[in-house]
Amino acid sequence: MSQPPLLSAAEALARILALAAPVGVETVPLDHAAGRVLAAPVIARHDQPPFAASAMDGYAVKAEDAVAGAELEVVGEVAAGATFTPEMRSGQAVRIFTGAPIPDGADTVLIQEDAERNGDRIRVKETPTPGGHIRPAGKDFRAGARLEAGRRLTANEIALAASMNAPMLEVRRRPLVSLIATGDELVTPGEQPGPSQIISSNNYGLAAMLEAAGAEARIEPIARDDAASLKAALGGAEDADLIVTLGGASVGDHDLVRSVFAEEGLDLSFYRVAMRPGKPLMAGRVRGRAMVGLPGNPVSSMVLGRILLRPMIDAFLGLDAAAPPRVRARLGSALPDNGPREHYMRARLEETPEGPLVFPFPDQDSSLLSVLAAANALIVMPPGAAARKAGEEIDTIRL
Ligand SMILES: Nc1nc2c(c(=O)[nH]1)N[C@H]1C(S)=C(S)[C@@H](COP(=O)(O)OP(=O)(O)OC[C@H]3O[C@@H](n4cnc5c(N)ncnc54)[C@H](O)[C@@H]3O)O[C@H]1N2
Ligand code: MOO
Repeated sequence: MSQPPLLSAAEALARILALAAPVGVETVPLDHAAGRVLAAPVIARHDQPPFAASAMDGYAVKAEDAVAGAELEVVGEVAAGATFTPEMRSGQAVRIFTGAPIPDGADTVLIQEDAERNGDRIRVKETPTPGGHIRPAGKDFRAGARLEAGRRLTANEIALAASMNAPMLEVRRRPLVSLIATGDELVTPGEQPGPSQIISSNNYGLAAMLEAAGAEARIEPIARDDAASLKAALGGAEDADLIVTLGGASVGDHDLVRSVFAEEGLDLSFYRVAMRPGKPLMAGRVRGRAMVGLPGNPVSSMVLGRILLRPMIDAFLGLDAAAPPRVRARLGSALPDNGPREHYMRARLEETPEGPLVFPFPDQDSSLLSVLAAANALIVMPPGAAARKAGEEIDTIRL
């Protein structure tokens, strides 16, 4: 039976992103907002600082008075959080501390290292720069300043939002991803596998990857290789924004995901991509939800997660979604020519004074999680590429 030509990785990504619409918004307190995607701008309600403030410990003075050798009378004191109300007059100084408001009449802060204190008088040892050591009102930001929506909030931005007096932030809800591992051979970590069974791994790896990308991942009970079990799993996943199946995607008699989901109304966007690993990938919509069917080989599903699902989470979060960036690196060892699929090869990338140097692992079997765990990069061999010699440059993706 003839098969349609395989979709390119770039086209598969475009089709997958088209399945993801931005999720709704929720309000969270500042201390739960790190890493969340801001969905409405934060707008400052006040100037910061709200008043001209001293940047140093010393004396508030008038610049015209404060020349080296002059003596001034200390008429009061103002600390951070306090106010000195009377207007300061010529010949006077006010003891001031960092963060305190500058008294009316003062225009300069003389740092205490440049003053000699004798009772209620000071002598100016060093003429200060006029206007020095004062932070004018609004120096940091003005009322109305904005932290714009559409960004993953960093620690620095959380501090800025707090300073803008926003105790609660509107953020995108975390897209809920339901992960359904399929296969009679699978047991959950911690269980005792039977003689022909293995431990289910890639659902855990993907949950970790997608949570780090901002999703909420839910690991569903393992579905068995029968229609009833797969249908029950689909029923349990219907509240998710994205349903991901793992395994059962290929051509074997027990690879039932496509046919069973088709019976459940799957509107298939594509099946099979020119990627290695990852050829038997499918995606579409089922019961109003986005669905991605990943191949079962653990490395295949983790690589597809990195290349396709992480950008998809960005799209659910309303962010610009793009393929992972590629970095050129020199090959540390030769590579054979490539077949018709874009090959994502597990590799070790080292920084050297001559630039990044990348070493492909000798065994690229898509079942080898020990190799994937040791890798910190993927080499991307284009479809049909000729063999490469050590020292030639090639695209890599950092893991
Ligand atoms: N005749 C052909 N056979 C296969 C083809 C093909 O084109 N023609 N494609 C191969 C490729 S490429 C891949 S990738 C796999 C994908 O197959 P499935 O998606 O149907 O995956 P399974 O058969 O269910 O599993 C494959 C492999 O991975 C193990 N597995 C599955 N799920 C998990 C899990 N959650 N944790 C750990 N390991 C898992 C499973 O035991 C199998 O060993 O098909 C090739 N075959
Ligand atoms: O595509 Mo399979 O993922 O090569 O092992």
